[in-house]
Amino acid sequence: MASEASTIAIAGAGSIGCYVGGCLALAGREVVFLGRGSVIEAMRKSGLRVSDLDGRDRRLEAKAVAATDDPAIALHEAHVILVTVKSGATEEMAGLIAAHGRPDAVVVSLQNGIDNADRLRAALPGRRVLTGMVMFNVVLSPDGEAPLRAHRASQGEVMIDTGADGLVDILDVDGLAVEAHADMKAVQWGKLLMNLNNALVALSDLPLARQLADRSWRVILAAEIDEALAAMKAAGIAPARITGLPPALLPKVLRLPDWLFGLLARRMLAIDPQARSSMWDDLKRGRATEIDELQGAVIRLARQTGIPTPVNERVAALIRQAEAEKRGPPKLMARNVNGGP
Ligand SMILES: NC(=O)C1=CN([C@@H]2O[C@H](COP(=O)(O)OP(=O)(O)OC[C@H]3O[C@@H](n4cnc5c(N)ncnc54)[C@H](OP(=O)(O)O)[C@@H]3O)[C@@H](O)[C@H]2O)C=CC1
Ligand SMILES: CC(C)(CO)C(=O)C(=O)O
Repeated sequence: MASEASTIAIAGAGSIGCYVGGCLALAGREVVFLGRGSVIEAMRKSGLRVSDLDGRDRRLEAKAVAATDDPAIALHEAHVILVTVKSGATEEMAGLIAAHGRPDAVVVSLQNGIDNADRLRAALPGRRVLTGMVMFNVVLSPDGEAPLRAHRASQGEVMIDTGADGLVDILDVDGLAVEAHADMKAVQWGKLLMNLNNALVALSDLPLARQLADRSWRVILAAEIDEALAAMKAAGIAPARITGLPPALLPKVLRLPDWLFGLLARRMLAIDPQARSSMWDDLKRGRATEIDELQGAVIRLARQTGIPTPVNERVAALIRQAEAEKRGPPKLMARNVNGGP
């Protein structure tokens, strides 16, 4: 059973890992960050700043941060391992956990997409792997800002599977609201609907608040969600309510005129002006995106049930093109995504 004395490893210290681990360390939990390159160097040199749009702005001095790029050091004593790598690195991280982690450690995936926890489970037979989901956006400061800053740029909680004794209590700390949920598959599908916007933010290069305030982008998101909901319905999947609105109402609300959307979607628009999306980060840094786990999951599900997904396919193709070109977010207009010049 996890307790306040448990050691928590952050397996992949990037945006989510630094924010979640930072809040936990500030609350007095024993935290070890496993990461790479400039992130680990920055934390070792100047510690970590953890802030949020509610006005918290806190600092962990370098001596209070245990940060390493050595998986043996990070994982061997951990009772709880929070997996915060992008989906493309899930199997690699599972291999490190298998090699260096305690067999009785509880492993929690805090990743977007539908199948990361299942993939961890498959690669870690006999170990306890739970599904988690992060509902908020985190902006990690650009290379060179000292101290490194992880800023929670929107509202929301972390949800994890019910039934993990004591885990919610040790993870639910100031700045990090954690709740148990009995049906994490439904949560994953519900969150996926929101994550279909990650690609649109990445293609537009607009901050999330500005992109969502523009109906020409919202109607594309609404069309992606229509396709996803049709595929889920045909497959018998009922996505959980994530945004405060029932999933079936989302496309209708997104298609409202800007002034009415602004009034009705106040919670959705309570976003720091810096917030974008994790896929925008990937294009910006020239890394592989999670397009196969997001739009790709919708397209695969739809194919099983004969539902057409032209909008998700077009968006996925544009992201793959931007990934291959490695010139960062392509700054498209909504009409370009719709097939116009
Ligand atoms: N960012 C956000 O606001 C949100 C993200 N999410 C989800 O959370 C998950 C994590 O996203 P995010 O925090 O943005 O991802 P990041 O890319 O910012 O962080 C992951 C970090 O893990 C590091 N890493 C990868 N493999 C290893 C390894 N073998 N050993 C050590 N370090 C490693 C990466 O290093 P390197 O860069 O060198 O590969 C990177 O720094 C994703 O599934 C994402 O979709 C969910 C909600 C919001
Ligand atoms: C919070 C949200 C939906 C958008 O920032 C996200 O999950 C992401 O960026 O991956």
